[in-house]
Amino acid sequence: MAHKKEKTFQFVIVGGGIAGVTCVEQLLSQIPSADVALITASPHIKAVTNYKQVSKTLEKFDVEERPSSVLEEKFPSLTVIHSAVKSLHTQAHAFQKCLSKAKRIVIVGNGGIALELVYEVEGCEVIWAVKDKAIGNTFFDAGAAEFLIPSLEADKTESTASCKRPRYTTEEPAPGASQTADKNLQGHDSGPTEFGSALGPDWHEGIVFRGAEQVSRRVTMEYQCEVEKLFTSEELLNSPQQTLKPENGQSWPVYIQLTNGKTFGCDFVVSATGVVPNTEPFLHGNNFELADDGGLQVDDHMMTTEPDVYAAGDVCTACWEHSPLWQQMRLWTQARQMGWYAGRCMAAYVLSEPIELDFCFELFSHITKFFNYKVVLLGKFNGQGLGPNHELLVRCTKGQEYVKVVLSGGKMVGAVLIGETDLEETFENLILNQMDLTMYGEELLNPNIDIEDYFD
Ligand SMILES: Cc1cc2nc3c(=O)[nH]c(=O)nc-3n(C[C@H](O)[C@H](O)[C@H](O)COP(=O)(O)OP(=O)(O)OC[C@H]3O[C@@H](n4cnc5c(N)ncnc54)[C@H](O)[C@@H]3O)c2cc1C
Ligand SMILES: NC(=O)C1=CN([C@@H]2O[C@H](COP(=O)(O)OP(=O)(O)OC[C@H]3O[C@@H](n4cnc5c(N)ncnc54)[C@H](OP(=O)(O)O)[C@@H]3O)[C@@H](O)[C@H]2O)C=CC1
Repeated sequence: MAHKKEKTFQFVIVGGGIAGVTCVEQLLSQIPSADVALITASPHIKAVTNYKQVSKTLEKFDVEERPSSVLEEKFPSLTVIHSAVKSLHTQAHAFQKCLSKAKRIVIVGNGGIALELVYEVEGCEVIWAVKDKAIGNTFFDAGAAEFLIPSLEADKTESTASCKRPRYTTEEPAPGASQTADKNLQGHDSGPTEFGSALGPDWHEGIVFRGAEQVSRRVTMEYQCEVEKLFTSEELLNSPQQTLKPENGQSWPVYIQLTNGKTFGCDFVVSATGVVPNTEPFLHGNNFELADDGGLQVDDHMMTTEPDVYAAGDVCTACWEHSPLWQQMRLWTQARQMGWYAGRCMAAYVLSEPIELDFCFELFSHITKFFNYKVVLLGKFNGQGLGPNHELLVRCTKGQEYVKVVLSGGKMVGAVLIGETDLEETFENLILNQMDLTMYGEELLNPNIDIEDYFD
Protein backbone atom coordinates (compact mmCIF):
# COMPACT_ATOMS: atom_id res chain seq x y z
CA MET A 1 0.00 0.00 0.00
CA ALA A 2 1.38 3.37 -0.97
CA HIS A 3 1.86 5.82 1.86
CA LYS A 4 1.07 9.44 1.27
CA LYS A 5 3.88 11.75 2.29
CA GLU A 6 2.78 13.91 5.20
CA LYS A 7 4.30 17.27 5.94
CA THR A 8 3.64 19.13 9.14
CA PHE A 9 3.98 22.86 9.74
CA GLN A 10 4.18 24.92 12.89
CA PHE A 11 1.53 27.28 11.51
CA VAL A 12 -0.97 26.75 8.70
CA ILE A 13 -2.77 29.80 7.34
CA VAL A 14 -5.71 29.34 5.00
CA GLY A 15 -6.51 32.14 2.55
CA GLY A 16 -4.31 34.36 0.42
CA GLY A 17 -6.52 37.42 0.91
CA ILE A 18 -5.47 40.51 2.79
CA ALA A 19 -6.10 38.96 6.22
CA GLY A 20 -4.16 35.75 5.50
CA VAL A 21 -1.21 37.43 3.82
CA THR A 22 -0.87 40.11 6.50
CA CYS A 23 -1.01 37.40 9.16
CA VAL A 24 1.80 35.47 7.42
CA GLU A 25 3.94 38.61 7.13
CA GLN A 26 3.45 39.59 10.75
CA LEU A 27 4.08 36.09 12.06
CA LEU A 28 7.26 35.64 10.04
CA SER A 29 8.57 39.06 10.95
CA GLN A 30 8.30 38.03 14.62
CA ILE A 31 9.45 34.42 14.25
CA PRO A 32 11.48 34.30 10.99
CA SER A 33 12.34 30.63 11.40
CA ALA A 34 8.73 29.48 11.87
CA ASP A 35 7.66 26.74 9.49
CA VAL A 36 4.56 28.29 7.92
CA ALA A 37 2.22 27.05 5.19
CA LEU A 38 -0.16 29.36 3.35
CA ILE A 39 -2.97 27.44 1.68
CA THR A 40 -4.86 29.43 -0.86
CA ALA A 41 -7.29 28.68 -3.62
CA SER A 42 -5.98 31.10 -6.21
CA PRO A 43 -2.49 31.38 -7.79
CA HIS A 44 -2.24 34.98 -6.69
CA ILE A 45 -2.07 36.51 -3.26
CA LYS A 46 -3.16 39.98 -2.16
CA ALA A 47 -0.34 42.29 -1.09
CA VAL A 48 -0.65 45.61 0.71
CA THR A 49 1.40 48.34 -0.96
CA ASN A 50 1.80 52.09 -0.41
CA TYR A 51 0.61 51.76 3.18
CA LYS A 52 0.02 55.18 4.72
CA GLN A 53 -1.19 56.04 8.19
CA VAL A 54 -3.49 59.01 7.50
CA SER A 55 -4.09 59.74 11.17
CA LYS A 56 -3.96 57.78 14.43
CA THR A 57 -6.51 55.24 13.25
CA LEU A 58 -7.24 56.02 9.59
CA GLU A 59 -5.12 54.12 7.14
CA LYS A 60 -4.84 54.10 3.37
CA PHE A 61 -3.19 51.53 1.14
CA ASP A 62 -3.28 49.97 -2.27
CA VAL A 63 -3.78 46.30 -2.80
CA GLU A 64 -2.01 44.40 -5.55
CA GLU A 65 -2.46 40.88 -6.78
CA ARG A 66 0.92 39.18 -6.92
CA PRO A 67 2.12 35.66 -7.72
CA SER A 68 2.50 33.75 -4.48
CA SER A 69 6.16 33.10 -5.36
CA VAL A 70 6.91 36.71 -4.37
CA LEU A 71 5.95 35.88 -0.79
CA GLU A 72 8.00 32.67 -0.79
CA GLU A 73 11.07 34.55 -2.03
CA LYS A 74 10.65 37.07 0.79
CA PHE A 75 10.15 34.42 3.47
CA PRO A 76 12.28 31.30 2.89
CA SER A 77 10.52 29.31 5.63
CA LEU A 78 7.12 29.81 3.98
CA THR A 79 5.48 27.20 1.76
CA VAL A 80 2.54 28.28 -0.36
CA ILE A 81 0.14 25.47 -1.20
CA HIS A 82 -2.49 25.95 -3.84
CA SER A 83 -5.47 23.93 -2.74
CA ALA A 84 -7.91 22.29 -5.11
CA VAL A 85 -10.65 24.76 -4.22
CA LYS A 86 -12.01 26.34 -7.37
CA SER A 87 -10.76 29.85 -7.90
CA LEU A 88 -12.94 32.93 -8.08
CA HIS A 89 -11.70 33.81 -11.52
CA THR A 90 -13.51 31.12 -13.50
CA GLN A 91 -16.07 33.62 -14.73
CA ALA A 92 -13.71 36.56 -15.10
CA HIS A 93 -15.14 39.42 -17.14
CA ALA A 94 -18.56 37.72 -17.30
CA PHE A 95 -20.16 40.81 -15.83
CA GLN A 96 -18.49 43.15 -18.33
CA LYS A 97 -19.46 40.91 -21.25
CA CYS A 98 -23.09 40.72 -20.20
CA LEU A 99 -23.19 44.43 -19.60
CA SER A 100 -21.75 45.33 -23.01
CA LYS A 101 -24.92 43.94 -24.63
CA ALA A 102 -27.35 45.24 -22.02
CA LYS A 103 -29.82 48.08 -22.36
CA ARG A 104 -31.28 47.82 -18.90
CA ILE A 105 -30.18 46.12 -15.71
CA VAL A 106 -31.68 45.93 -12.24
CA ILE A 107 -29.41 46.24 -9.20
CA VAL A 108 -30.74 44.89 -5.90
CA GLY A 109 -29.03 45.80 -2.60
CA ASN A 110 -28.07 48.99 -0.83
CA GLY A 111 -24.50 48.49 0.40
CA GLY A 112 -21.02 49.30 -0.85
CA ILE A 113 -21.14 47.30 -4.06
CA ALA A 114 -24.50 48.64 -5.19
CA LEU A 115 -23.32 52.21 -4.49
CA GLU A 116 -20.18 51.71 -6.54
CA LEU A 117 -21.85 49.85 -9.37
CA VAL A 118 -24.70 52.29 -9.83
CA TYR A 119 -22.20 55.10 -10.16
CA GLU A 120 -19.84 53.27 -12.51
CA VAL A 121 -22.28 51.76 -15.01
CA GLU A 122 -22.71 53.82 -18.16
CA GLY A 123 -24.52 53.29 -21.44
CA CYS A 124 -27.28 51.34 -19.80
CA GLU A 125 -30.43 52.12 -17.91
CA VAL A 126 -30.17 51.08 -14.26
CA ILE A 127 -33.12 50.32 -12.02
CA TRP A 128 -31.85 50.33 -8.45
CA ALA A 129 -34.13 48.54 -5.98
CA VAL A 130 -33.39 49.18 -2.29
CA LYS A 131 -35.14 48.03 0.88
CA ASP A 132 -34.72 51.38 2.57
CA LYS A 133 -35.98 54.94 2.25
CA ALA A 134 -32.55 56.20 1.23
CA ILE A 135 -29.46 54.97 -0.61
CA GLY A 136 -26.40 53.40 1.01
CA ASN A 137 -27.93 52.23 4.30
CA THR A 138 -24.79 50.40 5.42
CA PHE A 139 -22.70 53.57 5.26
CA PHE A 140 -25.03 56.56 5.37
CA ASP A 141 -28.09 58.13 6.90
CA ALA A 142 -30.82 59.82 4.87
CA GLY A 143 -29.06 63.21 4.99
CA ALA A 144 -25.86 61.91 3.43
CA ALA A 145 -27.91 59.97 0.90
CA GLU A 146 -29.70 63.17 -0.09
CA PHE A 147 -26.34 64.87 -0.54
CA LEU A 148 -25.12 62.08 -2.83
CA ILE A 149 -28.21 61.55 -4.97
CA PRO A 150 -27.54 64.47 -7.38
CA SER A 151 -24.27 62.77 -8.37
CA LEU A 152 -26.30 60.03 -9.99
CA GLU A 153 -27.80 62.48 -12.45
CA ALA A 154 -25.89 62.85 -15.67
CA ASP A 155 -25.70 66.64 -15.48
CA LYS A 156 -23.39 67.34 -12.58
CA THR A 157 -23.19 71.13 -12.89
CA GLU A 158 -25.11 71.78 -9.71
CA SER A 159 -24.74 75.04 -7.78
CA THR A 160 -22.69 74.84 -4.61
CA ALA A 161 -24.95 77.05 -2.53
CA SER A 162 -24.56 76.36 1.15
CA CYS A 163 -27.52 74.71 2.82
CA LYS A 164 -26.45 74.55 6.42
CA ARG A 165 -28.82 72.43 8.47
CA PRO A 166 -27.40 72.61 11.92
CA ARG A 167 -29.36 70.12 13.93
CA TYR A 168 -31.85 67.30 13.61
CA THR A 169 -32.64 64.02 15.24
CA THR A 170 -32.97 60.65 13.57
CA GLU A 171 -36.37 59.13 13.08
CA GLU A 172 -35.15 55.89 14.56
CA PRO A 173 -31.72 54.67 15.57
CA ALA A 174 -29.79 53.37 12.60
CA PRO A 175 -29.29 49.64 12.78
CA GLY A 176 -25.79 48.20 12.96
CA ALA A 177 -24.34 47.01 9.71
CA SER A 178 -25.60 43.54 9.12
CA GLN A 179 -24.01 40.88 7.03
CA THR A 180 -26.30 39.07 4.70
CA ALA A 181 -26.71 35.75 3.06
CA ASP A 182 -26.24 36.19 -0.63
CA LYS A 183 -23.35 36.42 -3.00
CA ASN A 184 -22.35 39.54 -4.83
CA LEU A 185 -22.34 40.47 -8.46
CA GLN A 186 -24.51 37.63 -9.55
CA GLY A 187 -26.22 37.64 -12.86
CA HIS A 188 -29.59 35.97 -12.91
CA ASP A 189 -28.19 32.60 -13.86
CA SER A 190 -24.78 32.44 -12.22
CA GLY A 191 -24.13 29.93 -9.46
CA PRO A 192 -24.40 31.38 -5.99
CA THR A 193 -22.16 28.97 -4.15
CA GLU A 194 -18.67 29.65 -5.48
CA PHE A 195 -16.49 31.22 -2.86
CA GLY A 196 -13.37 33.15 -3.57
CA SER A 197 -11.41 36.16 -2.54
CA ALA A 198 -13.36 39.34 -1.92
CA LEU A 199 -12.44 41.67 -4.74
CA GLY A 200 -11.80 44.73 -2.61
CA PRO A 201 -11.62 48.48 -3.09
CA ASP A 202 -10.09 48.56 -6.53
CA TRP A 203 -12.32 45.97 -8.12
CA HIS A 204 -13.68 48.41 -10.68
CA GLU A 205 -10.42 50.34 -11.27
CA GLY A 206 -9.56 50.42 -14.94
CA ILE A 207 -12.68 48.47 -15.87
CA VAL A 208 -15.21 50.10 -18.14
CA PHE A 209 -18.73 49.22 -17.15
CA ARG A 210 -20.46 50.16 -20.38
CA GLY A 211 -23.76 48.90 -21.70
CA ALA A 212 -25.14 48.87 -25.22
CA GLU A 213 -26.92 52.24 -25.13
CA GLN A 214 -25.66 55.70 -26.00
CA VAL A 215 -26.97 57.23 -22.75
CA SER A 216 -24.49 58.11 -20.03
CA ARG A 217 -25.97 57.36 -16.61
CA ARG A 218 -29.71 56.78 -16.26
CA VAL A 219 -30.81 55.53 -12.86
CA THR A 220 -34.36 54.92 -11.71
CA MET A 221 -34.73 54.51 -7.95
CA GLU A 222 -37.19 52.06 -6.45
CA TYR A 223 -37.21 52.60 -2.69
CA GLN A 224 -38.57 50.43 0.12
CA CYS A 225 -38.97 47.26 -1.87
CA GLU A 226 -37.52 43.80 -2.20
CA VAL A 227 -37.56 41.14 -4.87
CA GLU A 228 -40.85 39.28 -5.05
CA LYS A 229 -40.12 37.03 -8.00
CA LEU A 230 -37.95 36.60 -11.08
CA PHE A 231 -39.35 35.41 -14.43
CA THR A 232 -37.78 34.56 -17.75
CA SER A 233 -39.65 35.77 -20.85
CA GLU A 234 -40.65 32.16 -21.53
CA GLU A 235 -42.15 31.77 -18.06
CA LEU A 236 -43.90 35.04 -18.58
CA LEU A 237 -45.49 33.97 -21.85
CA ASN A 238 -46.55 30.62 -20.39
CA SER A 239 -47.93 32.20 -17.24
CA PRO A 240 -51.60 31.15 -17.12
CA GLN A 241 -52.64 34.22 -15.16
CA GLN A 242 -51.05 36.58 -17.68
CA THR A 243 -50.45 38.90 -14.76
CA LEU A 244 -47.27 40.24 -16.31
CA LYS A 245 -47.26 41.99 -19.66
CA PRO A 246 -44.13 42.95 -21.57
CA GLU A 247 -43.86 46.75 -21.56
CA ASN A 248 -44.40 48.36 -24.95
CA GLY A 249 -44.45 44.93 -26.49
CA GLN A 250 -40.70 44.69 -25.78
CA SER A 251 -39.38 41.34 -24.69
CA TRP A 252 -36.57 41.00 -22.12
CA PRO A 253 -34.51 37.98 -21.07
CA VAL A 254 -35.65 38.34 -17.46
CA TYR A 255 -38.39 40.10 -15.52
CA ILE A 256 -38.22 41.17 -11.92
CA GLN A 257 -41.28 41.67 -9.79
CA LEU A 258 -40.75 43.91 -6.77
CA THR A 259 -42.74 43.95 -3.54
CA ASN A 260 -43.96 47.46 -4.40
CA GLY A 261 -46.03 45.85 -7.15
CA LYS A 262 -43.89 47.03 -10.06
CA THR A 263 -42.41 44.69 -12.65
CA PHE A 264 -39.43 45.50 -14.84
CA GLY A 265 -37.98 43.67 -17.79
CA CYS A 266 -34.19 43.79 -18.00
CA ASP A 267 -31.15 42.08 -19.47
CA PHE A 268 -29.96 40.80 -16.10
CA VAL A 269 -30.25 41.34 -12.38
CA VAL A 270 -27.29 42.09 -10.13
CA SER A 271 -27.64 40.91 -6.55
CA ALA A 272 -25.40 43.06 -4.35
CA THR A 273 -26.81 41.92 -1.05
CA GLY A 274 -23.81 41.16 1.13
CA VAL A 275 -21.17 38.55 1.76
CA VAL A 276 -21.26 35.09 3.36
CA PRO A 277 -18.31 33.99 5.52
CA ASN A 278 -16.92 30.86 3.88
CA THR A 279 -16.85 28.65 6.96
CA GLU A 280 -18.29 25.51 5.42
CA PRO A 281 -14.98 23.70 4.70
CA PHE A 282 -13.93 24.04 8.34
CA LEU A 283 -17.07 22.93 10.14
CA HIS A 284 -17.21 19.19 9.55
CA GLY A 285 -16.05 17.25 12.61
CA ASN A 286 -15.09 20.40 14.53
CA ASN A 287 -16.69 22.47 17.24
CA PHE A 288 -16.53 25.97 15.86
CA GLU A 289 -19.12 28.32 17.33
CA LEU A 290 -20.65 30.50 14.66
CA ALA A 291 -22.02 34.00 15.23
CA ASP A 292 -25.45 35.06 14.00
CA ASP A 293 -23.94 36.46 10.82
CA GLY A 294 -22.35 33.10 10.01
CA GLY A 295 -18.77 34.08 10.89
CA LEU A 296 -16.43 32.01 13.08
CA GLN A 297 -16.57 33.48 16.57
CA VAL A 298 -13.19 34.85 17.69
CA ASP A 299 -12.10 36.20 21.06
CA ASP A 300 -9.86 39.18 21.78
CA HIS A 301 -6.84 37.10 20.68
CA MET A 302 -8.47 36.22 17.34
CA MET A 303 -8.80 32.64 18.54
CA THR A 304 -11.84 30.66 17.49
CA THR A 305 -13.70 28.35 19.84
CA GLU A 306 -11.39 25.53 18.67
CA PRO A 307 -8.08 25.76 20.55
CA ASP A 308 -5.07 26.75 18.41
CA VAL A 309 -7.28 27.83 15.51
CA TYR A 310 -7.29 31.54 14.77
CA ALA A 311 -9.44 33.45 12.28
CA ALA A 312 -9.22 36.94 10.82
CA GLY A 313 -10.98 39.04 8.18
CA ASP A 314 -14.32 38.38 6.51
CA VAL A 315 -14.56 34.80 7.75
CA CYS A 316 -14.64 35.73 11.45
CA THR A 317 -16.94 37.61 13.78
CA ALA A 318 -15.34 39.67 16.54
CA CYS A 319 -17.02 38.36 19.70
CA TRP A 320 -15.03 40.16 22.36
CA GLU A 321 -16.59 43.06 24.24
CA HIS A 322 -16.13 45.88 21.75
CA SER A 323 -14.87 49.33 22.60
CA PRO A 324 -17.90 51.69 22.68
CA LEU A 325 -16.54 53.38 19.54
CA TRP A 326 -15.79 50.33 17.37
CA GLN A 327 -17.87 47.91 15.35
CA GLN A 328 -16.95 45.20 12.92
CA MET A 329 -17.63 45.76 9.24
CA ARG A 330 -16.31 43.40 6.59
CA LEU A 331 -13.84 45.80 5.08
CA TRP A 332 -10.39 45.60 3.59
CA THR A 333 -8.93 47.72 6.39
CA GLN A 334 -10.31 45.47 9.10
CA ALA A 335 -9.08 42.38 7.25
CA ARG A 336 -5.55 43.82 7.30
CA GLN A 337 -5.76 44.85 10.95
CA MET A 338 -7.19 41.50 12.05
CA GLY A 339 -4.63 39.54 10.02
CA TRP A 340 -1.81 41.59 11.47
CA TYR A 341 -3.10 41.23 15.02
CA ALA A 342 -3.78 37.50 14.59
CA GLY A 343 -0.16 37.07 13.47
CA ARG A 344 1.01 38.89 16.58
CA CYS A 345 -1.24 36.81 18.84
CA MET A 346 -0.03 33.55 17.30
CA ALA A 347 3.59 34.59 17.75
CA ALA A 348 2.93 35.82 21.31
CA TYR A 349 1.36 32.47 22.21
CA VAL A 350 4.35 30.50 20.95
CA LEU A 351 6.82 32.92 22.55
CA SER A 352 4.79 32.95 25.82
CA GLU A 353 4.51 36.73 25.69
CA PRO A 354 1.50 38.67 26.98
CA ILE A 355 -0.52 40.61 24.41
CA GLU A 356 -3.34 43.13 24.72
CA LEU A 357 -6.08 43.97 22.24
CA ASP A 358 -4.59 46.29 19.65
CA PHE A 359 -5.33 50.02 19.60
CA CYS A 360 -6.81 49.75 16.08
CA PHE A 361 -9.91 48.15 17.65
CA GLU A 362 -10.45 51.20 19.83
CA LEU A 363 -12.11 53.39 17.20
CA PHE A 364 -13.87 52.37 13.99
CA SER A 365 -12.41 54.27 11.07
CA HIS A 366 -12.81 53.84 7.35
CA ILE A 367 -11.71 55.95 4.43
CA THR A 368 -13.13 55.30 0.98
CA LYS A 369 -14.72 56.92 -2.06
CA PHE A 370 -18.32 56.93 -3.15
CA PHE A 371 -19.66 58.80 -6.19
CA ASN A 372 -16.20 60.30 -6.54
CA TYR A 373 -16.33 61.93 -3.11
CA LYS A 374 -13.83 61.14 -0.39
CA VAL A 375 -15.75 59.50 2.46
CA VAL A 376 -14.45 59.17 6.03
CA LEU A 377 -16.43 57.28 8.65
CA LEU A 378 -15.47 57.44 12.31
CA GLY A 379 -16.80 55.69 15.43
CA LYS A 380 -20.55 55.28 15.71
CA PHE A 381 -21.02 57.20 12.47
CA ASN A 382 -24.67 56.20 12.17
CA GLY A 383 -25.42 56.32 15.88
CA GLN A 384 -25.15 52.50 15.93
CA GLY A 385 -26.38 51.12 19.23
CA LEU A 386 -26.88 54.53 20.80
CA GLY A 387 -30.68 54.45 20.85
CA PRO A 388 -32.45 57.81 20.93
CA ASN A 389 -29.88 59.32 23.29
CA HIS A 390 -27.80 61.03 20.72
CA GLU A 391 -27.72 64.28 18.89
CA LEU A 392 -26.56 65.09 15.40
CA LEU A 393 -24.86 68.21 14.06
CA VAL A 394 -24.86 68.55 10.29
CA ARG A 395 -23.19 70.93 7.87
CA CYS A 396 -23.88 70.49 4.19
CA THR A 397 -22.77 72.39 1.12
CA LYS A 398 -24.43 70.92 -1.93
CA GLY A 399 -22.01 69.34 -4.36
CA GLN A 400 -19.09 70.02 -2.05
CA GLU A 401 -19.22 68.53 1.42
CA TYR A 402 -21.41 66.82 3.97
CA VAL A 403 -20.28 66.79 7.58
CA LYS A 404 -22.18 64.98 10.28
CA VAL A 405 -21.17 64.67 13.89
CA VAL A 406 -22.78 62.27 16.35
CA LEU A 407 -22.78 63.47 19.96
CA SER A 408 -23.73 61.47 23.01
CA GLY A 409 -23.79 63.07 26.46
CA GLY A 410 -22.04 66.11 24.95
CA LYS A 411 -19.13 64.02 23.67
CA MET A 412 -18.34 63.23 20.07
CA VAL A 413 -18.82 59.53 19.33
CA GLY A 414 -18.94 59.42 15.57
CA ALA A 415 -18.69 61.36 12.33
CA VAL A 416 -19.36 61.13 8.59
CA LEU A 417 -17.18 63.35 6.42
CA ILE A 418 -17.96 63.51 2.71
CA GLY A 419 -15.81 65.66 0.42
CA GLU A 420 -12.49 67.36 1.13
CA THR A 421 -13.41 68.48 4.64
CA ASP A 422 -9.95 68.20 6.18
CA LEU A 423 -11.63 67.49 9.50
CA GLU A 424 -10.74 63.84 9.99
CA GLU A 425 -7.75 64.28 12.23
CA THR A 426 -9.34 66.84 14.53
CA PHE A 427 -12.53 64.83 14.84
CA GLU A 428 -10.64 61.62 15.41
CA ASN A 429 -8.83 63.31 18.32
CA LEU A 430 -12.07 64.69 19.73
CA ILE A 431 -13.63 61.23 19.60
CA LEU A 432 -10.61 59.52 21.12
CA ASN A 433 -10.13 62.01 23.96
CA GLN A 434 -13.89 62.16 24.73
CA MET A 435 -13.73 65.86 25.58
CA ASP A 436 -17.00 67.41 26.73
CA LEU A 437 -18.10 69.60 23.83
CA THR A 438 -21.36 70.89 25.31
CA MET A 439 -20.08 74.47 25.61
CA TYR A 440 -19.22 74.66 21.90
CA GLY A 441 -22.70 73.69 20.70
CA GLU A 442 -23.30 74.31 17.01
CA GLU A 443 -20.09 76.33 16.76
CA LEU A 444 -18.38 73.01 16.37
CA LEU A 445 -19.39 73.00 12.73
CA ASN A 446 -19.22 76.72 12.07
CA PRO A 447 -17.46 76.90 8.67
CA ASN A 448 -15.97 80.29 9.58
CA ILE A 449 -14.04 78.88 12.50
CA ASP A 450 -10.83 77.01 11.93
CA ILE A 451 -11.62 74.13 14.20
CA GLU A 452 -8.05 72.87 14.25
CA ASP A 453 -6.87 76.13 15.87
CA TYR A 454 -9.85 76.06 18.19
CA PHE A 455 -8.76 72.85 19.87
CA ASP A 456 -5.01 73.35 19.77
C1 LIG B 1 -16.65 43.89 -4.90
C2 LIG B 1 -16.08 44.24 -3.57
C3 LIG B 1 -15.63 45.52 -3.32
C4 LIG B 1 -15.09 45.85 -2.07
N1 LIG B 1 -14.65 47.12 -1.85
C5 LIG B 1 -14.10 47.44 -0.67
C6 LIG B 1 -13.62 48.75 -0.43
O1 LIG B 1 -13.69 49.62 -1.31
N2 LIG B 1 -13.05 49.02 0.77
C7 LIG B 1 -12.94 48.08 1.74
O2 LIG B 1 -12.39 48.39 2.81
N3 LIG B 1 -13.41 46.83 1.55
C8 LIG B 1 -13.99 46.49 0.37
N4 LIG B 1 -14.49 45.23 0.18
C9 LIG B 1 -14.37 44.26 1.27
C10 LIG B 1 -12.95 43.63 1.30
O3 LIG B 1 -12.56 43.27 0.01
C11 LIG B 1 -12.93 42.42 2.21
O4 LIG B 1 -13.41 42.78 3.49
C12 LIG B 1 -11.51 41.84 2.35
O5 LIG B 1 -10.91 41.60 1.11
C13 LIG B 1 -11.54 40.57 3.16
O6 LIG B 1 -10.24 40.02 3.20
P1 LIG B 1 -10.01 38.53 3.68
O7 LIG B 1 -8.54 38.29 3.56
O8 LIG B 1 -10.68 38.31 4.98
O9 LIG B 1 -10.80 37.64 2.65
P2 LIG B 1 -10.60 37.45 1.07
O10 LIG B 1 -9.96 38.63 0.43
O11 LIG B 1 -11.94 37.01 0.58
O12 LIG B 1 -9.54 36.26 0.99
C14 LIG B 1 -9.87 34.94 1.31
C15 LIG B 1 -8.83 34.02 0.67
O13 LIG B 1 -9.06 32.69 1.10
C16 LIG B 1 -9.11 31.82 -0.01
N5 LIG B 1 -10.00 30.72 0.37
C17 LIG B 1 -11.33 30.78 0.68
N6 LIG B 1 -11.77 29.56 1.02
C18 LIG B 1 -10.69 28.72 0.96
C19 LIG B 1 -10.51 27.34 1.18
N7 LIG B 1 -11.51 26.54 1.56
N8 LIG B 1 -9.28 26.81 0.98
C20 LIG B 1 -8.24 27.60 0.60
N9 LIG B 1 -8.36 28.90 0.37
C21 LIG B 1 -9.57 29.45 0.54
C22 LIG B 1 -9.62 32.66 -1.15
O14 LIG B 1 -9.28 32.14 -2.40
C23 LIG B 1 -8.88 33.98 -0.85
O15 LIG B 1 -7.56 33.96 -1.34
C24 LIG B 1 -15.04 44.88 -1.06
C25 LIG B 1 -15.51 43.58 -1.31
C26 LIG B 1 -16.03 43.26 -2.54
C27 LIG B 1 -16.52 41.84 -2.79
N1 LIG C 1 -15.93 51.39 -0.52
C1 LIG C 1 -16.14 50.43 0.37
O1 LIG C 1 -15.79 50.54 1.53
C2 LIG C 1 -16.83 49.20 -0.09
C3 LIG C 1 -16.98 48.14 0.78
N2 LIG C 1 -17.56 46.99 0.35
C4 LIG C 1 -17.68 45.87 1.32
O2 LIG C 1 -17.76 44.65 0.60
C5 LIG C 1 -18.70 43.78 1.20
C6 LIG C 1 -19.76 43.37 0.19
O3 LIG C 1 -20.53 44.52 -0.25
P1 LIG C 1 -22.12 44.46 -0.43
O4 LIG C 1 -22.56 43.22 -1.13
O5 LIG C 1 -22.54 45.76 -0.99
O6 LIG C 1 -22.62 44.20 1.05
P2 LIG C 1 -23.17 45.19 2.19
O7 LIG C 1 -23.24 44.35 3.40
O8 LIG C 1 -22.42 46.47 2.19
O9 LIG C 1 -24.64 45.57 1.69
C7 LIG C 1 -25.65 44.62 1.41
C8 LIG C 1 -26.94 45.39 1.15
O10 LIG C 1 -27.93 44.54 0.64
C9 LIG C 1 -29.12 44.67 1.45
N3 LIG C 1 -29.83 43.41 1.43
C10 LIG C 1 -29.55 42.28 2.12
N4 LIG C 1 -30.43 41.30 1.81
C11 LIG C 1 -31.28 41.84 0.91
C12 LIG C 1 -32.41 41.34 0.21
N5 LIG C 1 -32.83 40.08 0.36
N6 LIG C 1 -33.07 42.17 -0.64
C13 LIG C 1 -32.66 43.44 -0.81
N7 LIG C 1 -31.58 43.97 -0.18
C14 LIG C 1 -30.91 43.18 0.65
C15 LIG C 1 -28.59 45.05 2.82
O11 LIG C 1 -29.59 45.65 3.61
P3 LIG C 1 -29.51 45.50 5.22
O12 LIG C 1 -28.26 46.20 5.63
O13 LIG C 1 -30.76 46.17 5.68
O14 LIG C 1 -29.49 44.03 5.49
C16 LIG C 1 -27.50 46.04 2.41
O15 LIG C 1 -28.05 47.28 2.04
C17 LIG C 1 -19.27 44.50 2.40
O16 LIG C 1 -18.61 44.07 3.54
C18 LIG C 1 -18.96 45.98 2.11
O17 LIG C 1 -18.77 46.71 3.31
C19 LIG C 1 -18.03 46.85 -0.91
C20 LIG C 1 -17.89 47.86 -1.83
C21 LIG C 1 -17.29 49.11 -1.49
